[in-house]
Amino acid sequence: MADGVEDVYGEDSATLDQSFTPWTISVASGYSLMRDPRHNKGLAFTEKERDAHYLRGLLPPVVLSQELQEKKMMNIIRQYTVPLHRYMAMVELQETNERLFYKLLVDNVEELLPIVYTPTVGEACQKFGSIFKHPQGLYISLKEKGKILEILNNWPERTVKVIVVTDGERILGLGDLGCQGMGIPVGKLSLYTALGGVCPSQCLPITIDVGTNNEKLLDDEFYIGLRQKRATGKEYADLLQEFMCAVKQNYGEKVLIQFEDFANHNAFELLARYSSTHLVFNDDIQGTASVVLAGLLSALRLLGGTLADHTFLFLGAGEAGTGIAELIALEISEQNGKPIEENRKQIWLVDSKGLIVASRKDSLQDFKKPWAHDHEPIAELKNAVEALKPTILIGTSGVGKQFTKEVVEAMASLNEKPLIMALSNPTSQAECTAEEAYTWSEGRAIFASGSPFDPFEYNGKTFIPGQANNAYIFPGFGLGVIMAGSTRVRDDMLLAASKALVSQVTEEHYEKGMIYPPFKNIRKISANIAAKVAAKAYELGLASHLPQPEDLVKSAEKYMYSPVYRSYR
Ligand SMILES: O=C([O-])CC(=O)C(=O)O
Ligand SMILES: [Mg+2]
Repeated sequence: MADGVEDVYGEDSATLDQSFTPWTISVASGYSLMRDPRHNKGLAFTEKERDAHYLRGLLPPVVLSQELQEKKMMNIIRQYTVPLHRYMAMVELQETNERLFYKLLVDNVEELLPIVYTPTVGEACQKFGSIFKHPQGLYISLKEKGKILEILNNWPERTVKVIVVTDGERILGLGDLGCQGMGIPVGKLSLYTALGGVCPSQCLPITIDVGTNNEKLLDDEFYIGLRQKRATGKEYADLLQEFMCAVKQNYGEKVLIQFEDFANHNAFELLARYSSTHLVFNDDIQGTASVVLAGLLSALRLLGGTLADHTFLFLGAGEAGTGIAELIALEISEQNGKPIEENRKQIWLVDSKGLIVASRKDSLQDFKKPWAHDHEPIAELKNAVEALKPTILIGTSGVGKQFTKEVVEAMASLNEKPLIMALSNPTSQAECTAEEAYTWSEGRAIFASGSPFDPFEYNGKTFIPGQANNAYIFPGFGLGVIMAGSTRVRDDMLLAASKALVSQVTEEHYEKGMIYPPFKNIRKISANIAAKVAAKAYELGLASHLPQPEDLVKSAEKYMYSPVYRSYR
C-alpha cells in the first residue's frame, strides 16, 4: 500500500482530500517542496525533477544518491559524542527530510535506537524546553477545552491510524515531566514507522497538558507547558472524555489509541473505561507484559520447566508489574486449565511498602488487590527473596539500584541460573546494570533490561544482555491491529504477540545466552507479530478488513512503509 505509486505526493496522495484539509498544499514552487520534510530529497533530487519542479539554481549541481546521503548523515551523527546532540541531529533530520531519517533508522536500528528512544529520549524530555526547535505532534491543553475536535482538524493528515498519547505524568522512570513528555509519543511513533512499517502520515503523537506538579519545570524559564499544578478529578476526566470522543468522531472507530506513560492511577482507569468503547492499548501495561512474557517463555529453553514450575517476584506493583504478572497468570491458565486466581498465587509483588500481602488489602489500590496473598508482612526485598525463593526476579519499580549485591547474591544462591530482569527506564533507573547482574551472580544470571546495556565480558565469556522493551511488541502489534481493521484489543492478541516474538529466537541466539532476537531483524519480527495479532483478531471476530488475506506475513511486509525516495513526475 505504501509502495509503488509514482506520484508527486508520494504515498500520501490518498490523504490529500482538499475538502477535508483546512489549507491547501502546493508543490508549484520547488522552494516549498524542498522545505516540506515529507517530500524533500535534498541533493538527491534528480536532474529531471529539478527541471520539472522549479528546483534549478536552488541546489548545487551535484546529484547524490540516498545511500551517499545516508553515509554522510551517519558520519555527522557519529561525530557527536554527547547522546543528546545525536538526538537533536536526528530530530533535525526528521523535520527536514523524513525519508532520509527513516532510512537511517531502519538501516542502523541498533545504533540509533538508544538515541531516538530510551535512554536518550528520557534526557531529551527532561531538557525538552531548552532544546525545543521544531514543534512535533499535537498539543492539547486545558486551554483547548471544548475545542478538541477543532484542534484535531488542524493536523494535516486525514488517514491517521495510530495515536500515541501521554499526559506526561510518568515519563519512563523519570516522573512528571508535564508537557515535555511529548518526546515519548514522538519517539514511539518513529518506531511504529521504522520498526513496524506504519506509514508516518498515519501516525499522530499527542500530548495532553493538564499542568505539572514538577516544581523544577514550573520554575524553568524555558518550560513549554501550562504553568500550573495538574488538574485532577472531574476536570481531568472531562478533558480526556472530550479527547476520546473527538478522536472517534474525527478518525472513526478504527484508530488505535496507545496510552503511554500515564501515572498508574489514571492508566488503569482509562484502560478500563475506554476498552469497551474504543480501540485502546496501554503500552506500559499491555505492551510491556507481552514483551516480558515472551522473554520468560524464551528463557524456559535455558531454565527448563514450564511457567507453572516457577516462582515470580516483582519489585514494583504499578502498570508494568501488575500488567506482566496478570499476563503470566493468564498464560499459565491457558496451559494448565486452572482458574487464574489459582495461578496468581505463585506470583508475588513488592511495592514501596514491602511485600503485598492479604493483611494490607484494605489499603491497597484496586489493581494491586489480586496480588495480596496470605503471608506475613516483609519489608525488605532481600528478605522477600529469602522467604519466597523466587526463580525469577523482575524489577518494574521505576527506581534505580534496587537490586543490590545482597539481592542478586541471594537470587544466585537459590538458583543455578537466576533470571533477573531490570526493566525500569531509562538506564539511570534500571534496578541493576548488566555488569552487576553478571558479576554478582558469578556469570550465572540470565539478564534482560528495559534500556540497552552493552555486552559484558566476565571470566573470558561474553554475555549479551537482552532488551526487554515493549519496542519489540507495539510496532508489530499495532500493524497487526491496523491490517485486520480490528475494532478492539484483547489479551489473547497480546499472548499471540508474545508467542510470535518467541518464535523469532533461534538456537544460535540461545547459544549466546540471548532470550530476545537482535533488533537488527526487527522488521521481519514485526511482520510476524503483526500476522499473528491480525490472525487472532480474525479468529475472535474483531477484524473488519474482510476477507482475511491468505498469507498475513506477506500482507504485513507489503503494507510496510519503505523510506526509499519516490521519483516525482
Ligand atoms: O519507553 C520505553 O522505553 C519503555 C516504556 O514504555 C517505559 O519505560 O515507559
Ligand atoms: Mg512507556
